[in-house]
Amino acid sequence: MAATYTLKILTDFASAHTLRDYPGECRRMHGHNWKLEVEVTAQALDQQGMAMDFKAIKESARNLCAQLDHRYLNDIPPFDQINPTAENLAAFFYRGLSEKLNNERAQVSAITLWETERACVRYTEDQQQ
Ligand SMILES: Nc1nc2c(c(=O)[nH]1)N=C([C@H](O)[C@H](O)COP(=O)(O)OP(=O)(O)OP(=O)(O)O)CN2
Ligand SMILES: [Zn+2]
Repeated sequence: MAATYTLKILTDFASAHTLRDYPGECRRMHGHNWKLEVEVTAQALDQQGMAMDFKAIKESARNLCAQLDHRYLNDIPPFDQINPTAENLAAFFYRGLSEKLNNERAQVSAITLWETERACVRYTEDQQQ
């Protein structure tokens, strides 16, 4: 029977944004305390019995969050070109963390980004075999 280990860490950052072309009050500048969940999936463990060290996942996630923390997102590439929606931010984290963390055993498998306490997006991509 094949085993799957899905690890999840949680971190956060605070930043402001405006939604361009949005037909409502979110087109005005406002801020969020974003919560970021990073999931990493593996089918096997290393010699220590880990799919990936939680510390490594947290460090990479915190480093990427630091680029956005206490900033105006619309000033920061690629959000100077594309809207800083929860969807676009989740894809940004997925790609950035995949580059840093993926290895033969374990890969970033989902990003969940909470924009408010009541609304989040969960982003995944088809895994390449
Ligand atoms: N699909 C998306 N919808 C919305 C996004 C988004 O990124 N993706 N973003 C916003 C705004 O940024 C807004 O700040 C969030 O609004 P909302 O979820 O409505 O938050 P509120 O707390 O103000 O809403 P309540 O109705 O009080 O829950 C909008 N939509
Ligand atoms: Zn917002």
